[in-house]
Order: sequence, then C-alpha cells, then structure tokens
Amino acid sequence: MSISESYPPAFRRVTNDENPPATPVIVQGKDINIPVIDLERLDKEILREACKEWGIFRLENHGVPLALTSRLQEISESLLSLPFEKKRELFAAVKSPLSYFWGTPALNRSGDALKRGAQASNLTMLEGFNVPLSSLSSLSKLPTSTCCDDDAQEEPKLESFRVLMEEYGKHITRIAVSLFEAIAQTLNLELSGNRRSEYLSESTGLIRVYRYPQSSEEAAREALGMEVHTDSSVISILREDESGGLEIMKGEEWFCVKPVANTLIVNLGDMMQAISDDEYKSVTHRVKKRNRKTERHSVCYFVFPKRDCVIKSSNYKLFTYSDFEAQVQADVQSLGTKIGLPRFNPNSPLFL
Ligand SMILES: O=C(O)CCC(=O)C(=O)O
Ligand SMILES: [Fe+2]
Repeated sequence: MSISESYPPAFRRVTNDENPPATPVIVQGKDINIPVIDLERLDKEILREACKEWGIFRLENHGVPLALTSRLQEISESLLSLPFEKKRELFAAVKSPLSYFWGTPALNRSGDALKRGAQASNLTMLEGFNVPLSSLSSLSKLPTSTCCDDDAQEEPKLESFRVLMEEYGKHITRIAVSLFEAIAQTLNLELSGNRRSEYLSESTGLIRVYRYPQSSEEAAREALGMEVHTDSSVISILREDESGGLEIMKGEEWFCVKPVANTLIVNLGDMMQAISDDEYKSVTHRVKKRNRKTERHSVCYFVFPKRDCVIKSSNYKLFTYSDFEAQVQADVQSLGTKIGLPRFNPNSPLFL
C-alpha cells in the first residue's frame, strides 16, 4: 500500500504535487527558545514570567516515562497509517467514544467535524483520533465488532492504544493539576471549596493524536498544518515528534518552537487567560511543518473548566464554559473561524 492510500482522499492531490491549491505563501517564523520549567523544582517566579510574557513553556522532568510515550507514538502511527477507509470503518464499528477525524480540528462534543461557514474551502492538512479521557476509563475494554473479519486483526492494536492512552492520560492529568495549582498561586487565586475542580475539571480532559501528512515541496510552501488559533482550554500539553512545525506569535511576529526530545510543551488557553484577568496569555499558535518529506505526529491534551462553571473576570461579562463553547461552535459554523474571548469582552468591537 502506498502511503497516500492511508491519507483521506481530499489530501492526496496536495500531497502528490499535481495541482496544489493556490493559497498565499506562508512565511516561516524565526527560531526561538521558549522558557523552560522544571516540574521537579518548580520555580514560581520563572513560571509567572512564562505565563505573563509567553503563555507557553517547555516542561522538563515531567515524570512521563519515555517508554510510555514511545509506545504510544508507535501504536498511534500504526493505527493512523491504516488505509483511510479502514480507519473510518474501524472507529465507527467499535462504537467507542474514540473518533477518527480529518481535514479539520474543529469538532463537536461527540467528536464529529463541525460544518464550517465562509472559509469552508480551507482544507486543514491533518487527521487524528479524538479521545475523551473520562469515557475511556469507563470502558474496561473496547467492544469487539461483529462488522468484518478484517477488523479483527486491528482490534488488539486498538485495545493497546486504549490501555496506553489511559496510562498516558493519568500522567498528563497529574501534570495539569500540579501546574494549575502552581499557576493559581502565582495569581493569588482563591481556590477554596470546589473552586479548583471547577476551574480545572479533570473529567473534561481530552487527548488528540494528530498526523500531519507528507507533502510536495510546492504544497509545503503553501499549506498550513493547523491554522492560526488559541486553545479554548485552561491548559494544553503537547508532545510532538522531532519533525518540528509549531509556531507561536510573540509581539507581531511568528517564531518557530524547535522540538526538544523528552520534553512537553505547555500552553495556556483562553480560560486561563480569562481566569487571570488577562494577566496571563492564551498564546496564538499554528503548525507549519518544516520538513514536508516526513509526517508530523503529535499528541495534545486539553483540559477545561466544568461545563457550568461561571468564569468571573473583570474584563469579560460573566459566562459559563458551556456558553463559551457554544459561541465558538456557532462562530466556526457561521463565519468559518473561532472568535473566542473578544465575544465576551464588552470593550471589544466583536462583543455580542
Ligand atoms: O499538533 C500540534 O503541534 C499542535 C496542535 C494544536 O495546536 C491544537 O490541537 O490545538
Ligand atoms: Fe492549539
């Protein structure tokens, strides 16, 4: 099987060099070193500075075993390299909470792609699996499909993926909770009662495993792997491979964040920005693959407030996380893009 048979059909034209879509050339940012935080020796001053000036940092000594991330990457790559139709069938057939998506990272709560408005022609060159962690742990084993004999060969792989994901999910949740508590201290945030678990609700934790395909030189100059955005989360934690491509906006400029083995990248999301009264930044970022000869694989964890948690912030009207999520989805559907926090800021022209 050629590699392109494992890509969604809509990607094949772009990866084959024939007629790449005519879109503006995207200039690649300069290299930059982001702040480094050592989780074993957390320095609150460095953490405060990183959250305030950058909204993103590299995490060292995070305690996730290298063997676990390597095995997770291996099994994810193996599942993602199955033929396109197979991936669709397999994930639909096992009726699990896991879902397979491609062409857009904008999904609804059930993991289905949102229909996009105005910019619907912008195909995003990525595919992946969406894994809501809480439903994963309630499934002791993935149900066996009765669909087709072929699937039987892949199901053990899917089951190993589930087991590894669950283990990885526990580590990454532990990291998110300790970082959130440390960040809250740097803000003197009052976390009495249930406030911590309302702001950072472990049960909302979600992991996405992404594959960004190879592409021709021509397309490489033109296509973005993931469009410019901020995350809606409180905290996001990324594990990327060595191929590079993550870029952040600092000031008015784009910069490339180079991969460093066995570290994680933590970025603050919109909810952290709101909770901090805009003291801390939800970093604007995108993925532009540097090396189009290889695929890029990444694993990204997102954690959110409880759905009905009211976000109180002096710069925004009161809103619940559910209100925010519904607004993002409505904007993606009608405008083709997320507006995010400005919708809730009475001083913004985009305020609703
Ligand atoms: O794949 C990556 O490196 C980044 C993914 C990302 O920014 C996201 O999923 O929000
Ligand atoms: Fe992101």
